[in-house]
Amino acid sequence: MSRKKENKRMFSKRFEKAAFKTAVKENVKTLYRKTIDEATPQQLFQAVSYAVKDVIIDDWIETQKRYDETDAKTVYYMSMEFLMGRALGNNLINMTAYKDVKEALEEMNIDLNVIEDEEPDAALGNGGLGRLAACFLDSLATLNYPAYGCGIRYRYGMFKQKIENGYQVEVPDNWLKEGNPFEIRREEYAKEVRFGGNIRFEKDPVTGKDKFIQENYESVMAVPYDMPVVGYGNHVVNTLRVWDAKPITDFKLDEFDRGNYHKAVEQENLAKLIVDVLYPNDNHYSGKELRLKQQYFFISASLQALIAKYKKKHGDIRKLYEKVVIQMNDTHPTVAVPELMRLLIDVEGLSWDEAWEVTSKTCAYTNHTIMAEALEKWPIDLFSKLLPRIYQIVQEIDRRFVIQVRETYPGNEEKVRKMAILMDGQVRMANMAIIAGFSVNGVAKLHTEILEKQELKDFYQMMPEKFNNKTNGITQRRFLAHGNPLLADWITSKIGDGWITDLSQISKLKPLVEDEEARREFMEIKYQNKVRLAKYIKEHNGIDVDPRSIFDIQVKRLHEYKRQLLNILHIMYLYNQIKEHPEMSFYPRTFIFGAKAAAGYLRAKETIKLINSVADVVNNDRSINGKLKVVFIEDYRVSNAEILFAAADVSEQISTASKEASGTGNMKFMLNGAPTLGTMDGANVEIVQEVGEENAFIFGLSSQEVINYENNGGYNPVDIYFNDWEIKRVVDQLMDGTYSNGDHNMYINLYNSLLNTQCTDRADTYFILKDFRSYADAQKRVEEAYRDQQKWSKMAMLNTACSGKFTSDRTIEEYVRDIWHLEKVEVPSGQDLFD
Ligand SMILES: Cc1ncc(COP(=O)(O)O)c(C=O)c1O
Repeated sequence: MSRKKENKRMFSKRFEKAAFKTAVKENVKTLYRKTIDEATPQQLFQAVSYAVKDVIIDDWIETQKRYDETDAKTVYYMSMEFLMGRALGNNLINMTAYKDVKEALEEMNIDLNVIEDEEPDAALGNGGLGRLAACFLDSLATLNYPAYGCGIRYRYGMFKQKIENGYQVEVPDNWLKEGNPFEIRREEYAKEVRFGGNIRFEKDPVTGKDKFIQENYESVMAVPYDMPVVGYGNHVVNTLRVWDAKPITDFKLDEFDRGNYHKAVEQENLAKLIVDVLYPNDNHYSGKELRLKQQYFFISASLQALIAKYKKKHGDIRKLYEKVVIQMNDTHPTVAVPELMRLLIDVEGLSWDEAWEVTSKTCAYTNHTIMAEALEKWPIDLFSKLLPRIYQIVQEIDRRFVIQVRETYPGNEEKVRKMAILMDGQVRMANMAIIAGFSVNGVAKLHTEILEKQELKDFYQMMPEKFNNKTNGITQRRFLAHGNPLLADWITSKIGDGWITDLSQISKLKPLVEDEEARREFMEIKYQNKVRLAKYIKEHNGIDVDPRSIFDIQVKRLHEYKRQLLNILHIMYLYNQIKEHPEMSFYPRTFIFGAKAAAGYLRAKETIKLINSVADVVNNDRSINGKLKVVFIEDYRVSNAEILFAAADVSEQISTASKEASGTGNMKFMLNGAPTLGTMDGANVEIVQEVGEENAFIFGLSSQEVINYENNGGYNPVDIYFNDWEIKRVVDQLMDGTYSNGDHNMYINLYNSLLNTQCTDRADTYFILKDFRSYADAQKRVEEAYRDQQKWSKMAMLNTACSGKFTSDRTIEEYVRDIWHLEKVEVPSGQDLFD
């Protein structure tokens, strides 16, 4: 870097406190006609955010200018979900201005934490998949890579969860109610997206080329909103582009006839509906037409926009892949494949082969699950009616691929049956993504292995060069620097702040594990974080929890495969033991849950009710002297997740082995010094590899054992039920009224899922009873380890010290090296902070 540039960069770190305070005051005045003292906390949040955005804008402009000048290749990360959480605090961290702003606000009698709490989470996602997309954007910007996130600006994000009488109640998340200070509407980039109708075919009389004309369609305008994605300390600002819909307004309604009027109303309704709400299913395909509309809507708009941008600079669309790479986050955006083909053939005039060359060199696919119920398979009827031209293209992709399969495996129709896109009246989106994409990746070593050896075996055999692994990661900027400031400062005091952009440096903490004073400090910070969480629990749940007890936390979406039921059944078992043997030594435990259930997912909702009912009974039983507490955190989301990870002693990662593709919550707990209590599933395997099995609590069937059982018709839980009276007692307590005020039916679906007295599917498909004893043993080991505080503090610290691999910076560098092939772009400072 030149000396001049370096000076500029250093100078830009100077925070102009006076200028910032003036900006906030001015904003309060112009936005609300108020003084600082009169403004509400929400108004102060807005005023502060606009002041921050002012600075971001200059870097944003400068970044985009640099990208343009350097003509750098860009990744477009296509995702139905971006679980961003709050922006203000994270932006300040990444601008390296958090402490300065906090101090400046304090001088104005404003508490930054209070202001931050005024910001609603941008909850445009369900869970791990959406949060991964958000972490990736943070890493891409921090690592100086040109990138766009492309998604949908849902008017209602993930529903807010209220707990009423122990049951989950879903409340709409009107997150845009007060306005989003960080977004910018880009009307000038609006694109039309068409649905339905029919396709008329004609030959162009001049060129003689085939033309496909869509008629009688409905259409909407897609209007983008851009949100800044601030890199850490490097002045890079990338863009998250989310699409809103508005009706097409060029009807002449003053001279309207009935037909037009109806069409106008229909298009208005379509526009309203299409971006109205995020489907709240995690790892589960819902098959709804509106969902497919959402997918095509944001994909078509994003592709039109990226092609327009590319053409403005380059002209020759045949070389698109040299400057653009499209990463499809799961199958949700895979309609990008035929849509890109359509745009290249029908609009750009390329031949099929030319279009295929471009498409198959531009698109890459990430697989997120092997669970059958999560794989998208659209009924052909629905698909072809909604997207008639796209369906024609899918048919042609399929026809050509099937020929290839038959050539490769003559006479083997089983291969065609397994790999074709169109089969049994369905469009299989994963197959299309694999066939068209140049890269197929799993999200943890074990997951990729299972894909290659089992689920996608046929594809792997035919095209092994496409397959690769990219173990997920998380951003330490949000989940340590912002979420756990005490630990972040302590780490910086010990090893410097290099870890913020190079997490491998966190291994420098390893020698300190032998330093008793360092361990004491580490545990004191954990204690302070537990006090912070205890305060949150008191405020939100009205429950007193003792920060000296073991904080054992399971927070994630509620799903049978994640086995919250195993956790709560084990708590019921512990409670029975404590009641029966009051003299038994038992280290006080606080079990903390947080989980949203998809609105229609009955067993998941029953599990929430069960957790809350057990909490009621246990927390109010004075005879156990507070040895056991159970807490259900309402409305688990990114903002309270940050508080939970920081305060955890034990990280519950107890999915049925083979079911959790990676997990990312597991990494956040590890980073914050919580050993994993888990199965050898997903990225847990790699966590254990990094930290050593002796610093985790591993239990349960292996993925191979689970798969073997599954291939042989499952196992019989009834044997366990009748041979282990303690397990039987716990299962019976689901039905005997202990946790339901005498209602014998409240948990009948859970009971049946375990023993299959009524269900049509197999019993205990998630091996809860099978793994129960092994889990209980592991929990005993946790307790013993915790009693030895010296030993525990070493384990906890080692988890933090060994978490370097799990930064999303590492993941992104691997995507860049193996799939995207991007170049870093340096950006000079656009403006001195608040100067
Ligand atoms: C709010 C939120 N939801 C869901 C997840 C995913 O959690 P898990 O990987 O445990 O399923 C995370 C963490 O990654 C998160 O922060």
